[in-house]
Amino acid sequence: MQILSGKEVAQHVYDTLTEEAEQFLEDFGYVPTLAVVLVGEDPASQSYVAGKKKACLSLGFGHKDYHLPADTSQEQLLDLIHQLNEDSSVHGILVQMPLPDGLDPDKVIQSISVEKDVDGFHPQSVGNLLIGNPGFVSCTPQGVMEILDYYHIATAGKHAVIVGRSNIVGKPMASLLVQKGRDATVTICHSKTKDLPSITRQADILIAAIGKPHFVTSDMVKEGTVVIDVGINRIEDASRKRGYRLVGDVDYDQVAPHCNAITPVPGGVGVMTIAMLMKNTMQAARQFANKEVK
Ligand SMILES: Nc1nc2c(c(=O)[nH]1)N[C@@H](CN(C=O)c1ccc(C(=O)N[C@@H](CCC(=O)O)C(=O)O)cc1)CN2
Repeated sequence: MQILSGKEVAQHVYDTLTEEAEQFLEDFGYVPTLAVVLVGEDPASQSYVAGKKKACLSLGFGHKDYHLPADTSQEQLLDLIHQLNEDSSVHGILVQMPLPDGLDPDKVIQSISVEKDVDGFHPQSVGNLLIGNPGFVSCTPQGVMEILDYYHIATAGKHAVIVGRSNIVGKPMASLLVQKGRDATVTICHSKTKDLPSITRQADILIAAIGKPHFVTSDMVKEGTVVIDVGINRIEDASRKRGYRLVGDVDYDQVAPHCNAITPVPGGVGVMTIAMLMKNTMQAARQFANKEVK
């Protein structure tokens, strides 16, 4: 059984991006710059936003931080995004999710300029992915593809079963896997799927993205399958300094012995999310620079 280390793949991505960022600065005289907007005080969001800043600094990218109070109005948030859309020194914009109650995530996402939508959440980016046009792809599913590529796990002709139909992971994951060149046969399962284990047991590649700790158990996988665990669940653990530990949607100890390959949690898909965000920011800066040159 092979452990698919997101940490190792992310490091490879960062090494490549470091060189690309140096070259970009030499070519254009400025650095790719990301604006990160956080609304409210959610501790997990604060830690993800801190991770994004750290990644920008380590790559030599520019970084602009906007931390707004939880009672920020929709109008105030949209005003800030509008300013960032107009700011030519900003190449990528992201608003950390989830937003506090009272703010409409769909309206917020739609207000981000498609050229700066490094999260790949904008409906136009999602549409581009669906029809196979170039555009930004949501970071977590893109990270899964990067892991599969790095470990030379072929998808063509394989049955990929995705458990979870979120707009951020499940649906874009299906679009990526079914694309020409990837050529997987894809099944998406969800809370209303009947006899889920009978379907997950057909998977050559099983992707768990439900957000329920230890949901996938050994009776749900066939021998020799590849398991990709997208879940990052905090469960209470008084023995840990921070009072919790992270577990995936897969019961790793039960399932791993039956797999050909599996991603761990932590250190698997999660760490790819920020690496892919940096890759998208590099791409956004490049597109901006190429437009300027024309
Ligand atoms: N605007 C966005 N909001 C959210 C996204 C997103 O892609 N864009 N994804 C998630 C959170 N997320 C990034 O924002 C994220 C999740 C997980 C990790 C990560 O590095 N996980 C590590 C563990 C980190 C820890 O110790 O807590 C791992 O899995 O090993 C980074 C970023 C929701 N919101």
